[in-house]
Amino acid sequence: MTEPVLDQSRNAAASELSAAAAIAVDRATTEFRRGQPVLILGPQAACLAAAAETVALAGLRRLRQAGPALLVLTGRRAAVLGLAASQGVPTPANLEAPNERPFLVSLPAGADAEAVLRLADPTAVTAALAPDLPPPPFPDELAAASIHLAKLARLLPAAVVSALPPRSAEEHLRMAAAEGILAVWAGDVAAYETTAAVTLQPVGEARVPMEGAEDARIVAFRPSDGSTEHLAIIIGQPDPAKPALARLHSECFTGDLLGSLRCDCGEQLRGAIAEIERQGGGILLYLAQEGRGIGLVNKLRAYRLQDQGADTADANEQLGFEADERIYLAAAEMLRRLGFKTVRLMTNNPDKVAGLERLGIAVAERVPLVIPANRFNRDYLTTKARKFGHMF
Ligand SMILES: Nc1nc2c(ncn2[C@@H]2O[C@H](COP(=O)(O)OP(=O)(O)OP(=O)(O)O)[C@@H](O)[C@H]2O)c(=O)[nH]1
Ligand SMILES: [Zn+2]
Repeated sequence: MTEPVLDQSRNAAASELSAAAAIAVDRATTEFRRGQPVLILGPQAACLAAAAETVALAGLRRLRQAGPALLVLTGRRAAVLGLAASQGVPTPANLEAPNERPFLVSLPAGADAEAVLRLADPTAVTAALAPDLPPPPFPDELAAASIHLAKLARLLPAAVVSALPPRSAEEHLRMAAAEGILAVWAGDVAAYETTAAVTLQPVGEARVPMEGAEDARIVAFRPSDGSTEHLAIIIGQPDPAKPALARLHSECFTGDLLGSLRCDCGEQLRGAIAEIERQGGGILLYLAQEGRGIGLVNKLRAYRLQDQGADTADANEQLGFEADERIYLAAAEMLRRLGFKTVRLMTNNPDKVAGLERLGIAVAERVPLVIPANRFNRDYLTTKARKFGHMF
């Protein structure tokens, strides 16, 4: 049987094209995590932006020097707060409709960092501040980029922004450089995930015999942003010329490592490894997309909302996320690099099948992976079937 060969040929061109832009987005993401303002440039306008979750007094003060501060929420979060109707986006009754459009709220002059966080975070203890003023017009592209940066930073999907007076990009960049403020183009933020996926680099490989699957090796792929590596766990010697048995497993710290009973992840992970071994080999991709792509901290927030009665999809939406934020670009790219163009996909999730196929990996067959429910995850599994279309 042929050993899968790493194909690095696509890599060089993609990374050379986008290195500078990707670095700017990486840095802006880190600034968001630190609560620092960032300059976001669009084709016609520019703004200063900071993450709602981390912005502190100094950051808010700097934003307000430029002009009135606005809070950017996702349409979903605005709908949950009952604010959406005025900007023509869905109200809570029709939250099922995907709604990516950013929603702007004027922040009263006295609103401090606490008030900003309360508007962004449904798990905050105190009631949200009622925003009173209609917001001035603000370019959608800049608002969307600010939300996107917050998501990339794995923070709550909300930002504080302030429009800058019309100037040339060079003048904005000079101002930012003089103050040590990082700058990023809105278009680069939008294109970032695609770039990060095609610039994945295989950075390490080793044989790792596992209990029940002794002929196994791990290949680590690092995204160009230097964030957490995705791992390909290759069991046996799958033949790239035939459809390989493959599992896409999204990281779940609580289930995979701690054995949390709130979900089925830990048992699915071990069950998939056992089944791949039983069928004579295949690939398990361990994808760094914790909490269906919202990150561990936001997943813990979602768990709190679920303890108050929301289901797993509603909880994401109350936080301002889509019910599932995952994209499978990195997964498709890793399969391609390992030489697998067709797979037998082990999943119950129709989105994974469709997602991979859209990205050019053929799914010859869906192989079910069903784990019996326990008393803590029964509702979670029922919701997966009812709202995400899981086939159990
Ligand atoms: N946001 C959020 N994420 C959750 C919750 N419970 C589990 N997860 C995450 O959901 C992901 C589970 O992914 P997968 O094992 O790929 O499961 P799946 O999408 O149901 O698809 P299949 O198992 O392939 O059928 C992991 O990233 C978990 O961390 C939850 O209540 N909220
Ligand atoms: Zn889990």
